[in-house]
Amino acid sequence: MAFTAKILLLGSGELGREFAISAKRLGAQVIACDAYAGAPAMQVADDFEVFPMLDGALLRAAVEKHRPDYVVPEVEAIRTEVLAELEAEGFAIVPSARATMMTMNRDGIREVAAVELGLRTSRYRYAESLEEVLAGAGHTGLPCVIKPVMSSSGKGQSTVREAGALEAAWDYAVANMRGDRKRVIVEEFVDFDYEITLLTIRTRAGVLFCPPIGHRQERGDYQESWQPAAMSASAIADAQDMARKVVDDLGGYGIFGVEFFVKGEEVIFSELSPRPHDTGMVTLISQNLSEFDLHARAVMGLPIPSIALRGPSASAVILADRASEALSYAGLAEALAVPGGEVDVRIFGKPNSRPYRRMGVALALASDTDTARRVAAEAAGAVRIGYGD
Ligand SMILES: Nc1ncnc2c1ncn2[C@@H]1O[C@H](COP(=O)(O)OP(=O)(O)OP(=O)(O)O)[C@@H](O)[C@H]1O
Ligand SMILES: NCC(=O)N[C@@H]1O[C@H](COP(=O)([O-])[O-])[C@@H](O)[C@H]1O
Ligand SMILES: [Mg+2]
Repeated sequence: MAFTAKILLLGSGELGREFAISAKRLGAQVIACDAYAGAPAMQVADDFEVFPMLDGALLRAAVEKHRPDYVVPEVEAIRTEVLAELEAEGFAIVPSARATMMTMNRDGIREVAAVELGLRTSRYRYAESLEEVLAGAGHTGLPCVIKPVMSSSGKGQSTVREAGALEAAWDYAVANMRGDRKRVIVEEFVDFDYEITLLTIRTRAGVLFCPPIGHRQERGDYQESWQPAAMSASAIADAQDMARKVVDDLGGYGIFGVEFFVKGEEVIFSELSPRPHDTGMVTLISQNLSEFDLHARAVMGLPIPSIALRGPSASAVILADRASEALSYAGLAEALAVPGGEVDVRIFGKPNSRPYRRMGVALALASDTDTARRVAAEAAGAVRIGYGD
């Protein structure tokens, strides 16, 4: 078989699966890697490898075995020092080894944004012990948000409103962190009006932006997103300016999900992913090219002549509520028949569930974002997960 490019995908969840589909449509060969078999992207890839991506030796072995044209990380938790070595040896790491190293841990990207680039962020301190957490909260004030420096989708995150709860928040963060660094960030709680993801694409022909995506989070994890987010032209310009600075600093080609809090006209940088963003799944219905298509084109050096919004759109997550290895789904027909807009659904096909695990997403395009949100939420609610009991 002949392919246009060989891609080694590090992380094979729902975002990786859509990326694999986009890359395969452009003729790429995709080898999907993750720590468990049957991961969503593995179901559509040409080949797969199962190993923990924090294991540097196994990571190197997979790259040397397949010798890909592009190594495309899909999760934060990867032995990024090995990616840096591989880049030095001539492998193309997407978007760059520096981007993956700086964003694997929250302290890395926070230092780049707040210290090196001088972007506006929340007040923050790092802590490696309960004493340092208490001191950090003294610096930020209460309420504050405590997060492991290595985690995603809100894992180990809590908002602390009174000093008595700081110890429990520290214990919770340490118990739910990824990796081996017992370190948290203590952040000032930002009482924002709304928050957005600005999908920013760094290409060989310059930096491109998608219309801002609004989203709502619970437990630090995304519940629904919509596009376009209502935002003033000057606030969009501020966010674009900050996003451009960060992606130019991190370097390489690909899509970045740059997260901001907005209060009035003030735009505050939060964090970013140097890869497709979960809230960006709305682009599967909202744009001519989804965030996965855009990433595939930017990675493979293909042109992006225009990014067009098809219409106001929304996504709503389908979450499991308990653990099971005997999953089934019902209600797809009802979901796809929800009136009021164009509806679509993605079921990720994860082999097992746990409480709050994201198992699918409903997508809607409608006359306005409020209607799209309502339709997407109704469609997500119509999908019923069976747990085999
Ligand atoms: N300092 C803060 N003030 C107010 N809310 C916050 C703060 N930090 C985080 N949050 C809330 O928690 C959500 C998740 O935080 P953050 O994006 O830092 O975590 P994450 O685990 O990296 O999530 P993901 O991987 O899904 O992007 C934010 O989108 C926001 O809603
Ligand atoms: N916020 C980051 C994010 O949404 N990442 C997405 O979730 C998957 C892990 O899901 P799992 O925990 O259900 O295996 C990742 O592989 C990625 O697709
Ligand atoms: Mg986030």
